[in-house]
Amino acid sequence: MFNLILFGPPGSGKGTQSEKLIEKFGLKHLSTGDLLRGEIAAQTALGLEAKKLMDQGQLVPDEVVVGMIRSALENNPQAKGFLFDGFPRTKEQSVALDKLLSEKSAAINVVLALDVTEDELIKRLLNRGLTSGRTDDVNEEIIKNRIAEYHKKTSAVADHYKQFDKVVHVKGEGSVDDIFGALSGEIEKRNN
Ligand SMILES: Nc1ncnc2c1ncn2[C@@H]1O[C@H](COP(=O)(O)OP(=O)(O)O)[C@@H](O)[C@H]1O
Ligand SMILES: [Mg+2]
Repeated sequence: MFNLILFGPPGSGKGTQSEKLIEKFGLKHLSTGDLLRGEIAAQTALGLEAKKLMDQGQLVPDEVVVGMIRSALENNPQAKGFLFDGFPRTKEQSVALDKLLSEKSAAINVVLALDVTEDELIKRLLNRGLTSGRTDDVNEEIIKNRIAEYHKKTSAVADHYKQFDKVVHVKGEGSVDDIFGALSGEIEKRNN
């Protein structure tokens, strides 16, 4: 199995690049944001709880997202690898993910971190908000909350994987195709 985390702040291009990477490398895309938005659309109890937090730019509790990932791993026993997008978002989620993968005799092979300046993130998210229908994208204050949550809680995920020498930084500004080329090159170095 080859498992990768596509890491970076909100608006760094994880979703955009994930679509291209899963196609090229035959990985299963697991985006906790997409899974949660699916729960909201289906109006489940979990979705209704999650929406309140997401609309404030806050993280959903670790147990909830780890549970969704556990089910997704169980439901895809044949996958040749997973691309995690928007997960893990806390140190605790990282530890839980490593444990779930170790039960499958697997591990995270690489963390690809997209680097984008804060001004560019805000610009992209406000722009995405014009068409995405995402209620967390419309207001600059909520966007700033999300970026602050990222610095406060999610940057610990990179620190966790750095101790295993698994983090590679890639410039997340420039054309979508150039960034895709850089990410693909890093995967090819490790996936053979
Ligand atoms: N290389 C890029 N240059 C400019 N805009 C981009 C680039 N990659 C993605 N975007 C735009 O930025 C926004 C956020 O991208 P997205 O893939 O949804 O990020 P994330 O999943 O990390 O939040 C989207 O509106 C997307 O169209
Ligand atoms: Mg996304």
